[in-house]
Amino acid sequence: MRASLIQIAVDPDEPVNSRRRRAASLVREQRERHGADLVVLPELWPTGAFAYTSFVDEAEPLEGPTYEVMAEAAAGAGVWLHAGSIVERDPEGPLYNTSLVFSPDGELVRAYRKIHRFGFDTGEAVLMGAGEELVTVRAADLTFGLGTCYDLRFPELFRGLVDAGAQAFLVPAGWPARRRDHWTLLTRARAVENQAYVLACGTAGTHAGMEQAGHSIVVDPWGEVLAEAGPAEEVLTVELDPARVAKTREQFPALKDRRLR
Ligand SMILES: NC(=O)CC(=O)C(=O)O
Repeated sequence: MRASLIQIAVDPDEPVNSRRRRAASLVREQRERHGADLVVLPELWPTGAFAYTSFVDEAEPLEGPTYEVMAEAAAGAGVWLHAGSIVERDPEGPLYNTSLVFSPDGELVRAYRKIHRFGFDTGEAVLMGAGEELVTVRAADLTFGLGTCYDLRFPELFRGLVDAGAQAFLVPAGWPARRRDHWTLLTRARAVENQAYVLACGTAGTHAGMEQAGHSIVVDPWGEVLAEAGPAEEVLTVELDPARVAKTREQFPALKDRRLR
């Protein structure tokens, strides 16, 4: 399976609709030029993960404008698409930071509401509700577990996803440049301890005064970095192989030695 991570720049001068169209065209390009089977976008790329003041105005229903553009992009390109996350307005509840995964025929197969909200007593933590459901998705020949950004700091979530069958994790993020060392450590740690691929796709640019780390990264089940972006807008393309997960788990069977469940 070939996967492309689109580290799109979130520039406050670019209107949200223009970024949506640009993202859709980048999705199609990954299929046409690089033969991608799976394309991944980052966290809250329509608004920017730290643009808290715009969350209420830019919130959209699950099947809102980002959903429509991304469903069409997935179907048009014929790819699995993790369309990053949106500020979801639940008509009967609060806002959520919700990731959308589409099949190659443009159907929404799973949505994941970020479980761990970032911001302590500001931002997401007060503006949004917390997701409660662990989500996995079978796409082509791999089972992916979903997490979002700050979730990376909570290893029990990823272990729960492994228990649910995950061989790889898809982690859209809006990670700030000032904590880039944590990003690299955490993505590699989640890969090593779970003997699973980690595909972590961040944003580039600066919004709400927060410089983004970029540095999207793909780590293999042994903890080796297969690809890493720089700080600017960039696309990474990597090959994923379920046999690599199986081989790592067989040859170094640490997951079998667990004693606390
Ligand atoms: N923005 C996030 O969700 C997480 C983050 O910034 C962190 O350091 O953790």
